[in-house]
Amino acid sequence: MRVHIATDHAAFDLKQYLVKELTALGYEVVDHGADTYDAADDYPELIIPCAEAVAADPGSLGIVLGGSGNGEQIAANKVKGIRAGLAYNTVMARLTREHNNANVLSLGGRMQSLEDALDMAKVFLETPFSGDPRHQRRIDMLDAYEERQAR
Ligand SMILES: O=C(CO)[C@H](O)[C@H](O)COP(=O)(O)O
Repeated sequence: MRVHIATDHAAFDLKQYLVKELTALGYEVVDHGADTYDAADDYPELIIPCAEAVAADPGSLGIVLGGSGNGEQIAANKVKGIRAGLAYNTVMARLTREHNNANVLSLGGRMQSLEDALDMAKVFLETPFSGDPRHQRRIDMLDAYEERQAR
């Protein structure tokens, strides 16, 4: 599976760690930056291109990173076709796949250890959407809203 990943400065070390660990697990990781640590970089410029890559690559998933993950989730969700979920434990990472069919996971690099973040990323990538009609119905409502806005 292809995994698109991006971060701002606040989770730069976490991004480097996840690229290494997920690649070792066999994922095809596409690194959308930041390429170097720059304390003045701005997350929308890094996260939106990553989310656009997920939207343009059916079957892929994305991981966006920042200090808290809040702004990164917001940025990713601006992109048509993206459902980005924020996680702070593995239950959240699992639920955003099972209930929301999220195609992007947002994590805060300042919120947990590298190892705990990797656990959340693995759960997110390994968990399928439940396909339950009640969850699909709600996702369809969101898609319909997105379509109306795009007109
Ligand atoms: O998490 C984030 C956005 O939600 C950013 O990574 C965070 O705001 C960056 O903070 P600073 O510029 O103080 O390092």
